[in-house]
Amino acid sequence: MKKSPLPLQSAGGSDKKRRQQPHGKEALVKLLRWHFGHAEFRGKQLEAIEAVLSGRDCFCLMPTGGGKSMCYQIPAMARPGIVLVVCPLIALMENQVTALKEKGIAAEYLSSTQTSHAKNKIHEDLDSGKPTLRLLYVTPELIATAGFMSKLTKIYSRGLLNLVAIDEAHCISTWGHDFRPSYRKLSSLRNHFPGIPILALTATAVPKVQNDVIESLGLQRPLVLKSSFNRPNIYYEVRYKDILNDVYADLCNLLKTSGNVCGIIYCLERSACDDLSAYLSNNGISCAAYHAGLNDKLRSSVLDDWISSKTQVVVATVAFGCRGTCGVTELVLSVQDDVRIVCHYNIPKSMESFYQESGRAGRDQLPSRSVLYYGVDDRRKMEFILRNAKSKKSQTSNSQDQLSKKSLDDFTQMVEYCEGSGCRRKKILESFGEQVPASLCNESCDACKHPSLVARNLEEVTNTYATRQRYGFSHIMISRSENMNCQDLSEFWNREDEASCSEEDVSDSDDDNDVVRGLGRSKFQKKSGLNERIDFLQRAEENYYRSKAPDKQANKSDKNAIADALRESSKQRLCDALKQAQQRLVPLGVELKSAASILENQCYEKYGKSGKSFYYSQVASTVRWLSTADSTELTNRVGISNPSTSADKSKQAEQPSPSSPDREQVNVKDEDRDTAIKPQASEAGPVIESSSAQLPPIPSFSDFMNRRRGREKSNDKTQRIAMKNFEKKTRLK
Ligand SMILES: Nc1ncnc2c1ncn2[C@@H]1O[C@H](COP(=O)(O)OP(=O)(O)OP(=O)(O)O)[C@@H](O)[C@H]1O
Ligand SMILES: [Mg+2]
Repeated sequence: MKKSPLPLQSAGGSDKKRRQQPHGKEALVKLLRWHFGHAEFRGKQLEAIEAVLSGRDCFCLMPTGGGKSMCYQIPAMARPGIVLVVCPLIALMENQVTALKEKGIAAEYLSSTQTSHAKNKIHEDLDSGKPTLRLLYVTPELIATAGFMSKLTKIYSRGLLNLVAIDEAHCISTWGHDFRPSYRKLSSLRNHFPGIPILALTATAVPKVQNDVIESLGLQRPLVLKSSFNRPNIYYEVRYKDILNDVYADLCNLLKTSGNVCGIIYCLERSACDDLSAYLSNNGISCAAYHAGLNDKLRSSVLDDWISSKTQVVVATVAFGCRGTCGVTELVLSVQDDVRIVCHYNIPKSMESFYQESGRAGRDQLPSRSVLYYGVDDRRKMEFILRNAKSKKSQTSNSQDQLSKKSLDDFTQMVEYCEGSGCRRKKILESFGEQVPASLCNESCDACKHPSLVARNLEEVTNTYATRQRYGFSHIMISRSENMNCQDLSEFWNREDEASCSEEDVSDSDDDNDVVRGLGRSKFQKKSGLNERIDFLQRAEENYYRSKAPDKQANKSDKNAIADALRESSKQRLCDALKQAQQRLVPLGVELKSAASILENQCYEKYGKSGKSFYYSQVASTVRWLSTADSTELTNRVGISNPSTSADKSKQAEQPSPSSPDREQVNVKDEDRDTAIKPQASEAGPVIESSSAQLPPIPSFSDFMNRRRGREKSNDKTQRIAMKNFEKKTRLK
């Protein structure tokens, strides 16, 4: 829609004259209504606009979706000349420029991605006596170039530079969560363009970052406007992975019950994105994975589909920063206003990150939801990443040490958000230095709305941790783990084989990749007694069968290739497991060999995606699943109709209740996901002579864990003995 300019805009004259022009509230509201269709200014928008129109520097802190853009878009409409907007991402610039153009506002952006024809047109306009442009978006890198700086200086000296707006200004601070070195170059702007107001905008600045931003940009007597960080339209909730039967199913159900709404799920690892996205798709949710592992074309089509509502949910890696083309996810995802639900599948690294990411929900101010899935294993993984990031860079550098300590302190706030029983909203706001009464929440977080349920959950989580610790089932601890060492964390990313430490499985962050590379280099071989047992048992099973695999002689240069012989032995293994299932159940009415082939094929189909270790794990998980599946589940999975289903049912009534198919499917996934990021131990091992070799029965590990919980009081001693025996047996074998 093209609009004719409002009379207010046409005022020309000297710079001084223009600055003296009255911009009363009424006139500015008119501009807001005329150009943007909004009835009134929000929060501190008007104050910010009036400040910059009067020529004053301004630091503007507004929550995500608070309407910061309006603070420089209205001044651009209020007088002729150019508003220069510095923006960290091309995608964001593109998005804003397109939206402004649709409103008939003359806006452009300059970036390396444009054709020289497009760039030339913009430069011609800038060089003309009367530029038509109102808003020019640029990257901080462009500002740093001598050529663009001299162009800007010319525009300034012709009195055509109205305002310099620096969006996402926290990127200038090394204390911020998105530090971007090129933002440092913006510090020269204040001296270069005296008299031109600079407007710094951010949503995520803790006091230290705020001061750093103001100082780094050299803002002079700025008007500091801080809005509350409160996002009253977001309902906050934490769900506890460690007490949920099935996290994937819970998440799927949550999305289904939320209706056909636009959502984002943040994961720490790419493999988790792919896996979760596949699960949700298979369960009827329209969704797609979005991470730096996709090629540009696919990534932009995923984003387009999501923005145009063709896809309901995007499962994205967490952005750890906005360097280069990596780590941009979080900001790119900010283009959508009507996101109704944001889920964190893993705990974020800081309250700032959490606030920014969860804040992608409800930018249109309508009721929305943030759900964080918290698991203690995730917490430990993140602690390890943060701690390792320190040692990676410089163990001797004080500042680096401080930075890492800060990261861990920041993370502690996040842990307290999850592990505490008090109001979530209050915790968020307090972490940004805002003291608010708990009544502010108005029951819009789970802790305020369902306090007894949250208390019960926390108690259950605590008990689960305590039990696990007692029996060495996990490394889980509820207390802060300041003194934890790397050895404690050795279960993350199996550290025995650096060659298999896949970068594909980590998030987009440069830092993360470095950390994982570091992990790959680490040799955390020592076991910490009981605490390693669960992990050991799981891997013992995998290693046993891997050592039996006849692909030892396979071409070493193609470590990931799966030899036919290996496939055959896997089929045999599955066939044996099917036989055992047949003994447990009534005759299945399926041809065992073809059923084994179907199951093996299902495992093989997924192998291409994640490598051989994934295939091993798939087969092992399927064997485990076969040890508990009932005949209906079995026939459903192998896709053969079973004439004896009703007979089975009566037999099943006498059997101990098997796990539900969903649960088992998810267990398979959980295990695979873990295994997929774990390098495997030595490839060497005896070759199976004959595919009909007798293989020992495999206990269902997850089943064992679940049953153990129920029987722990009466059975704990017996189970410990059983575990020891199993461990011994496995070693012997
Ligand atoms: N005064 C207003 N009245 C109603 N809606 C508004 C107003 N100002 C801005 N908005 C709308 O609010 C939404 C968010 O605005 P904007 O993108 O500027 O937020 P932001 O503060 O920059 O958020 P972020 O930190 O995520 O970048 C947009 O849809 C915008 O049109
Ligand atoms: Mg913005």
